[in-house]
Amino acid sequence: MDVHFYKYQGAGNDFILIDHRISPIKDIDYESIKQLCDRRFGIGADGLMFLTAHPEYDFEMLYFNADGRPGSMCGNGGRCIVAFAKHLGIIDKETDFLAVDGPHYARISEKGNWIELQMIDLDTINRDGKAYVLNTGSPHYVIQQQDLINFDVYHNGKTIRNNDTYKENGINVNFVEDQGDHLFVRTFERGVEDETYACGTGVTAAAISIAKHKNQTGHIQTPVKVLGGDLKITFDYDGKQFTNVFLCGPAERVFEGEITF
Ligand SMILES: N[C@H](CCC[C@H](N)C(=O)O)C(=O)O
Repeated sequence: MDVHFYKYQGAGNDFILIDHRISPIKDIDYESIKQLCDRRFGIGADGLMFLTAHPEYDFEMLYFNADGRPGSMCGNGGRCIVAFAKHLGIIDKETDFLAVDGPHYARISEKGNWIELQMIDLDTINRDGKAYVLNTGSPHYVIQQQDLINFDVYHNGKTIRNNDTYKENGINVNFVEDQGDHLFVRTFERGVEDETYACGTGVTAAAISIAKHKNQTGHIQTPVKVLGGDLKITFDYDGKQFTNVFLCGPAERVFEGEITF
């Protein structure tokens, strides 16, 4: 049996997308997802998503990490599935869709490849030593790191993700360097268990943590550089709650093909 798939990437965070509404296969087991996401034995991706129909929303996003397990919210995946929904003709310039952390609004730029995705509001930020720990749809640990380009993100990220505090549930570990007019962020992702080229919920967590660190309030716009490109985070902070949080960046269709089961 053949299942049609699409490959998308958003700032180098890459995903396999399947239109569940027409897929002859309705469930893919964890092992098969892991194999499809494998960069040597499969298509290669940081995660796999199903776009499925929903009675109250334009569509629903079902997200799996590269290890085959259902993930929490994926911000770049969310932007990619919005581009996918547009490609399929389900939506035009705006959408309200459902993901694992609740409803999301998103808008698509005129040129079509720049997606602005609204993320959940946030009011709780915890500390773990010098790090900030917060949930932007996925759990994130954010710590500042100088000379980040030369830093060993894989080994340091892996150590934090697997320490006694986070071992059981896991956490995504973000290292951030304030470079003046923008942040530079590198992320070790749970569920991929490796550094990825970008993590949307992670850069959102980084921008929020730095604003908190600097006691900034009002409407805040933060350009962010990641290994796979440029993203932008915008939000409002009144000193208590982070609202109108938007993750903005590119999302592109790379190729499509058939998976034979
Ligand atoms: N790449 C994602 C995060 C995926 C979430 C996953 N790593 C987890 O914690 O389940 C993003 O752009 O936000």
